[in-house]
Formats: sequence, C-alpha cells, structure tokens
Amino acid sequence: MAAQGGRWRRFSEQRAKQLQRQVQVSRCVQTSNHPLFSCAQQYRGMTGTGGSTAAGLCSRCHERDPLRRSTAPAAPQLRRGVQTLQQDIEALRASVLEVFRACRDHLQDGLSEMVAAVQRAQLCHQALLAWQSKAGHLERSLQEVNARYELETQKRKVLHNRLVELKGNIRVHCRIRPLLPFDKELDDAASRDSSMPAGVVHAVDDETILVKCDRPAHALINKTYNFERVYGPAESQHVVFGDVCPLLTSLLDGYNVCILAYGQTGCGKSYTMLGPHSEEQRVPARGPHSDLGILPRAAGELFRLISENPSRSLKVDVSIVEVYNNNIFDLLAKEHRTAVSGPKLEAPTTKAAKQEVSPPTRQPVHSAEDFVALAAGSLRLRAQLATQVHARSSRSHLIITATLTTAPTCSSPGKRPSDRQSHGPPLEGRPPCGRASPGSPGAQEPTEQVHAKLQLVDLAGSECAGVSGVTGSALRETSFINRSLAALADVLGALSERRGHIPYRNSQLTHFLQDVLGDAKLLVILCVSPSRKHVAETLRCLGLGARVRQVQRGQAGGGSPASRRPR
Ligand SMILES: Nc1ncnc2c1ncn2[C@@H]1O[C@H](COP(=O)(O)OP(=O)(O)OP(=O)(O)O)[C@@H](O)[C@H]1O
Repeated sequence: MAAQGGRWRRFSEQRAKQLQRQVQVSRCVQTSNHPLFSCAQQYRGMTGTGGSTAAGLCSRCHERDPLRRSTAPAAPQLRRGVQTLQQDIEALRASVLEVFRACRDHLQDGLSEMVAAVQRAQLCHQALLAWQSKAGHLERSLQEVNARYELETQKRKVLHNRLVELKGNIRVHCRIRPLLPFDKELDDAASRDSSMPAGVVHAVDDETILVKCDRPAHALINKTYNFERVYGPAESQHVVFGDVCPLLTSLLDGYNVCILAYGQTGCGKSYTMLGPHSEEQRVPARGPHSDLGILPRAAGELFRLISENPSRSLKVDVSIVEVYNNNIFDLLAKEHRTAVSGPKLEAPTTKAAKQEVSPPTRQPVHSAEDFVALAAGSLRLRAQLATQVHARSSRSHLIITATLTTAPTCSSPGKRPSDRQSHGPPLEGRPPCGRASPGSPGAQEPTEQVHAKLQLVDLAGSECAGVSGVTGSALRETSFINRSLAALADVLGALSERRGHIPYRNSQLTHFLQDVLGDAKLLVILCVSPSRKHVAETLRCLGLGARVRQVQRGQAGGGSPASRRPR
C-alpha cells in the first residue's frame, strides 16, 4: 500500500511539474501573444464595424431588390439586343469593306480605261490631222471641179436650149391609150365582128402614127401622121415624162413653158397630166407611184432643180383656174372652195385691157408635196359629169400655173418691170411688185422678178353629142367645150399661118392662154383612143396636131429679158 501511495505521490508530483511547465509555457505564450491579442482585439472591433457596414449594405441591397426584380426580365432582351447590334456592326463592317474593295476595283478599271481612251484620243487626233490635210486637198480640188462644173453647166444650158429650139418651140407628141373595157361596151354591133381588129390606131414607130380602119359602108381610112414623138398604148407615164423633163430645165433657165393635153373625151388627158385618179375624186396621186402623171413628176423635178442652185432663191407660186362654160373660175379662191365653181374672173392679158384684169389667187408652195396637195385640194372642185363615153368626164379646161419668181430686190425709182416681169396681173389686196406705191412716187420698193412660168393645161375633151349622149345643161357644156377647142384650133392655125391677127379673144380659154400660146415653149400632147368607134374624133385630133406642128414662131420668152438668154 505504501508502494502504491508512493507511486501516487510520484505521479502527482510529476503531474504537478507537468502542469507547472504548462502554466509557464502558457504564461510565456500569453506574454508573446499579447500584441497578437491586441491586434485580434482591433480586428474584432473592425470585424464588428465591417459586419455592421455589411449589414447596412445588405439592408440597402434588400432595398434595391424590387428594382432588380423589375429590371431582371428586360436584361436578357437587352443582352440579345446588344448581341444583334454587335452582329449588325460586324455585317456593316464587312459590307463597308466589300464596297470599299469594289470602289477600289472600279477606280482601277476606270483609270485603265481612261488611259486607254487618252491613247485612243491621241491616235484619233493624229488621224484627224491627217484627214484635215486630206480634206484641204479635197476642198481645193472640189473648188476646181465646181469651177469646171459651172463652166460646163453654162455650156450645157446653151446647148440644151439650142437643141430645144432646133426641135421647135412648139412640139406635138401623141399618146395612144390602151383599149379599155368601156371601149368594147361602146363598139357598135358591126364592129363586134371578131374578124375586125378592135384597135384602129397604131404607133408605127416613135414618130409615126397610123389610123387604119375599114368599116362596112365607109370609105377605107389608111392615114399616117408624124409627130415629134408617138407613144404606143404600152408606154409608161415614166417614158412620157422623160420627154417633158428637158422643158423643166428650160423653165429654170428662164423660159416660159406650157404643156397642154388635147383630145377627145375619155382618151387619157387627165391620166397623162395628173395620173390615175380615184373613182371618187379626180385628183393626182401623191407619194411614190409608178403611174404618177406629169403634174406630180414635174413638181418633184422643179423643186429638185431649184434645190440644186439654192443661191438663186427662186420662189414658186401656184394658181389654179378652170374655164367652164366660157367663164374662168379661180379654184384657189378661199371663199368658194366648197362650191363647184369659184368667183368669175376676166381673162388676164398683157395687152390694152390690162385694167380690167382680175388676177387668180397665187399661193406660194415650198415643196413638190405642197404643190401636189394644193392641186389635189382644188381639183375636187372641178366640174365633171358622167357621159356615155366617160363616166367621169371633165367639163372644164384646167389650167395650173406655177410662177417662178426671184427674191425681191430694190428697183431704181420710177422703173417698172415689164408686164411679163410682174407676171401679168398683181395679187389681190396689195400693190403689184416693182411698182412705186401711189403716195411715194420716188420711193424705192423691192421688186419681185418673174423668172418664168410653167403652165399645165388639161383641156376638157372634145366630144360628139350623139356619141356621148348628153342632153340639157350637159349639152350646153359640150357646146362650150367644143367652141373653145375650136377657138384654140383657130388660134394655133393663125399662128401657123403667121397671120397678122390672132383671134385670142374668141374664147376665154385662148384669151387666158394668150401669153403662153404666143411666147413659150409649148408641148401639145394629143391623147387619142385606139377604138374604132372614136375614129372620126381621132382623125380630127390628129389633124389639129398636124396643123400645130406647122407653127413657126420666134424664140420662146421667159420671165425677164435677161433670163430669156440662156445662161
Ligand atoms: N395610158 C393609159 N393607161 C391606162 N389607163 C388609161 C390610160 N389613159 C387613160 N386611161 C384610163 O382611161 C380612162 C379615161 O381617161 P381620162 O380620165 O384621163 O380621160 P380624159 O381624156 O381626161 O377624159 P375627159 O376629157 O372626159 O375628162 C381613165 O379611167 C384612165 O385611167
């Protein structure tokens, strides 16, 4: 037991020593940790302050919760918006880049094109210089050619007009129209004998016409006539105009020209002068047409010739009249355009009865189309009638006059152009060109010089009343037509016999044509039917033509003494 107690005592002592050591250690630790403790104290204090601050912040966070909660749903949307914006910015950047690259490429292309263009321009410039020098050479040679041409033109004019004069200032051509269906209808029973030829008039050659007709109970007819030109039934309008054309050259050279179609009714005068006409209206065809008559072709040629020499500045005025029942009607008179006849006129003349003259309306035309349109408009007013010979027989003589004048120039005081120069009668409503006005005898006025006149005359057809079957007023018309044609034949006969007195005043027709018949290049185109039925009229017509051929006159005249001389 004692041992045990010793052990306890020893153990207790050891234990006490241990505890004492631990107390010492803890005291040492306590001493060395004191600053730490004080620091810890400070931190604890700070932690306390931070905790309260955190608590404050927490409470403020809690205060902002409603705001956070309200904005929270918009946040993803905003985020998506931002993402979209970023994508757009990316795309924009990419396209700007692309545009930039394209612009750069274009600029480079443009630049290289510009360089090429400049090179080409340089080449062109060099070529231009070469051409300019060539043009200079050509211009000089053109001037030489022009000078030679002018010289040759003068020679040609002299030769041309000498040739026309040698051929005669009155020429007679004869045209045989083809047999037409209505010829057969007209033929009498005897002539329907199939052994007899339907046509009795033949063109033997270019200058000879033969009428050969053997009818029962009639003497045999076998006659030939010679004219400057004979056209067979198959000859075209183009060929006929080919022989008329040189007269237009003479017209431009200053000669008056008259082309006159003469013949029996229905034998092709209007066809020759105006061309084929519609069934409704007897008007010349317009535009390109192989059957165009002399009027549209002459109008075209006239303006072509004028355009060849614009420096002359020739002006064309047209007047259109018809002689109906021995009265002259102005088909261009405005106030009577719709009536069959215009106001009655006295025939203009250059002789003593000058004061009585009432001039026809003169309308300026500036092209062939104007000319033909004007004629077409006025021809609708021309008198016509259906007869047994011709369904659209003209009952009047038609006279279309184209007056060529030169531009007005100042005349010396008191100087008056001749009657011919002032183109016969003055235009209505103003004093005649070239005459001093009454109040200023010494005043200089521009004068309009008549260069030359072209007259196209489509005569009414001679007819036998028995054959045409007309009665009443139509018979009266026929009598006027035949009388005026007889007067024309008398005038031409008197001219051919060089009689002292020419009976111009026996009819308005010859009175109106007086200037031309006495003093112009006159072409008479005899139009004849080939039909046996009309052989008597055909022989009369050819007889007149043969008489006209005898006419020998002096030189044809023109618009002015100067212009009469071939230039
Ligand atoms: N050379 C021709 N070729 C074809 N047809 C023609 C020819 N000549 C005349 N004709 C025709 O004959 C008919 C009579 O001709 P046109 O009207 O020209 O006669 P005209 O002599 O003027 O008659 P009128 O004096 O009665 O007016 C017309 O239908 C015309 O088309």
